[in-house]
Amino acid sequence: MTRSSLTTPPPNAGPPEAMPGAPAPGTVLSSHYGQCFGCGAEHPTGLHLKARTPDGTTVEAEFTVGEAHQGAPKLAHGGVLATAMDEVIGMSVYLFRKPYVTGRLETDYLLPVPVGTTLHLRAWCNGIAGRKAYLEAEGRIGAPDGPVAVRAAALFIEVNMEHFAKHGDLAAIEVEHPDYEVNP
Ligand SMILES: CCCCCCCC/C=C\CCCCCCCC(=O)SCCNC(=O)CCNC(=O)[C@H](O)C(C)(C)COP(=O)(O)OP(=O)(O)OC[C@H]1O[C@@H](n2cnc3c(N)ncnc32)[C@H](O)[C@@H]1OP(=O)(O)O
Repeated sequence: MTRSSLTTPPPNAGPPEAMPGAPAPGTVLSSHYGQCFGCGAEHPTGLHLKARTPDGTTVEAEFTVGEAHQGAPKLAHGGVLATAMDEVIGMSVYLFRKPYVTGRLETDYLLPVPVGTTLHLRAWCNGIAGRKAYLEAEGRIGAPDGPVAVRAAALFIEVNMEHFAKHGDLAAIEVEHPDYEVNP
């Protein structure tokens, strides 16, 4: 992965702490928001990613490129692929049971991805330093060990629930996340 210093863990970064209530290995992860473009089941034209964690620390999901995802004729749009990477990385920080948002997302496009292709996505954390989480993801064509079409490195920043209250719609979050407190 070609990455900048901004998405490279610094020497003082450590592994993520195991959080009480974090999903057990093998758990299928629920969508964080029904209207999310990446994972929401209620979104009419979203990517509808369904992720699982095989080991409690990494996340896997599949994304089949459809007609709605084209850039060039019959080829996936790069921005849609970046969205899939952003989402699967977001699902991997969801394992920490803390709210995070994307600060920076870097993407390498290695192969064109034709419509009809199923990308096997995987995301993991390379380290945490304070509020910063350093994460990585890859998308492989056709199989979990298929050729890598997309790689991404990301810096996610931990926020508190006030972030969503101040800038978004807290009531909508509370409906789906009665477990998250705005002022824990
Ligand atoms: C929605 C429902 C939620 C339900 C909640 C349930 C829990 C859910 C849990 C998990 C959900 C996962 C969902 C995944 C969905 C996919 C992910 C997305 O699409 S997220 C949307 C796109 N992203 C944004 O909209 C961020 C917009 N930006 C901001 O709001 C701010 O800039 C923010 C919060 C990122 C930072 O602002 P500051 O004021 O809090 O903090 P400062 O001091 O600026 O930054 C902290 C440190 O981070 C560095 N930093 C910040 N942004 C950086 C950047 N772009 N590049 C490099 N460093 C950056 C800074 O340099 C600073 O570092 P130094 O502490 O000084 O060392």
